Amino acid sequence: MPPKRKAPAATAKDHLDVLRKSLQQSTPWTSGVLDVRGDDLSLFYKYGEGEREARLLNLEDATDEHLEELAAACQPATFGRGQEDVLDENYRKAGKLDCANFASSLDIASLQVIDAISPDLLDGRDDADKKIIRPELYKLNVYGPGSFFKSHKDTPRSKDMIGSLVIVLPTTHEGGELSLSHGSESSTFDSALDLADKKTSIAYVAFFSDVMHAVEKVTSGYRVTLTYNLFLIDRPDSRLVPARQPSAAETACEAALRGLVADPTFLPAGGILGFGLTHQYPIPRGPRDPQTLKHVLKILKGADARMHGVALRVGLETSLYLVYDTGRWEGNGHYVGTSEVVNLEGILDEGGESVQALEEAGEPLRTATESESGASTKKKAAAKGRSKKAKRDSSGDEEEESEDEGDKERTAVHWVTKVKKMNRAVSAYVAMGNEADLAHHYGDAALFVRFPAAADRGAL
Ligand SMILES: O=C(O)CCC(=O)C(=O)O
Ligand SMILES: [Fe+2]
Repeated sequence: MPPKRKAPAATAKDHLDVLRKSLQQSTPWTSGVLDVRGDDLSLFYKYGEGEREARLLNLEDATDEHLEELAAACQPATFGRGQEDVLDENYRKAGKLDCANFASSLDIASLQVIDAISPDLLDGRDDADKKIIRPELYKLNVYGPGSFFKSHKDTPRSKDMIGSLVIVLPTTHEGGELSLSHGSESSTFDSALDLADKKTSIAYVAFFSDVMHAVEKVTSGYRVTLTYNLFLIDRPDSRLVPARQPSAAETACEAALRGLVADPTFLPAGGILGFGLTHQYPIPRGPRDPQTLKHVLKILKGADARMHGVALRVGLETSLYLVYDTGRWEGNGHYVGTSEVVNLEGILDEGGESVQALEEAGEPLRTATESESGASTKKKAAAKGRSKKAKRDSSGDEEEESEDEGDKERTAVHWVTKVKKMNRAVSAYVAMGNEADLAHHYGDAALFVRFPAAADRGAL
């Protein structure tokens, strides 16, 4: 028998690669087709001038003439631009009915659409068995020939809104595909194709609020949709729910994080594993915004939720921080983490006072050196069991990279994924002693997972 070779132990770099990869395996949308009964496809809608007038339409066998009547009963659909609702048919050409003006016999609860979409939208959340998605009917939309809706994100209607659900009813149409994109991922939901020749089915698609989407031009027929806002709420706790099965990506993520915790060369003196968020959230935009960062931790989505949940399970402290780059030029590796937007109003920045105020308001941070990030295995033995204090006391020649004296006081951050600018808060200060010259520091929200010193990780 050949001698048994021991498999080489995974390095910190291997663990970090797995971690990064597991974060990419997340779907910000989910779709499908469900069979319904003919009886589920009745639509009553307000029609004509009279207060009490309505019409009935069965969508199972609606003719173009019937659908044209429905389209005529609609108002032109507006959309949110900044703080305003605007009507601009170059951007959105469609008809809408508000909830007060129609009733559909489709019972979304008994259709179990929410059961179908929940595993994907709750994937990764540690508290998935304590939460449910509540759909709230929002509008009925009619896209007749030539209708479309250009690329946009749906405006969150409250702080607990996580996404949107669109149900496409089975009226014959061509075109009107929904194009979806998020980060580097994109997809097309072609309901006309999904519903071709299906008279008693509906097609559905659900996506997180920060997914960009557009309805392509309808080239023939009528595309009729019901849209719902999706809220994340606490599950009433009177029910027994079977334990959640973690996904393969989540299992891999947890194993990688445990591997890093067990590796004494990784952040030997302790520090932070930093994750740029992959989704957009309602973060406070400035010091006066009543939104809080704390609330965002409760509504994390997809890969962000997974990372947070896994870190909690491993026993690591997590927080959502704003990261301010305090360098005189971008990216010198010095920044500050704060748990709220720093108020710099009234600060005259003649001698770097704004940076000083930031440094005082939060936790001074620096990018972890390569040796702390497990790039070198030379120091393995030396690092073993070394506490933060011991490291500070140790002679300089033990370090591979030269560090500024001040760097020792800054918490080391190893970035797993880069911070993006999509969750950005602004702190304004006076740059030139003149109110007209307001300058800004930007804080970008990131998820922090805190590592104790290697010597103190035994209990995890
Ligand atoms: O009809 C669709 O597929 C999506 C419509 C939409 O994006 C919206 O109503 O905000
Ligand atoms: Fe939309």
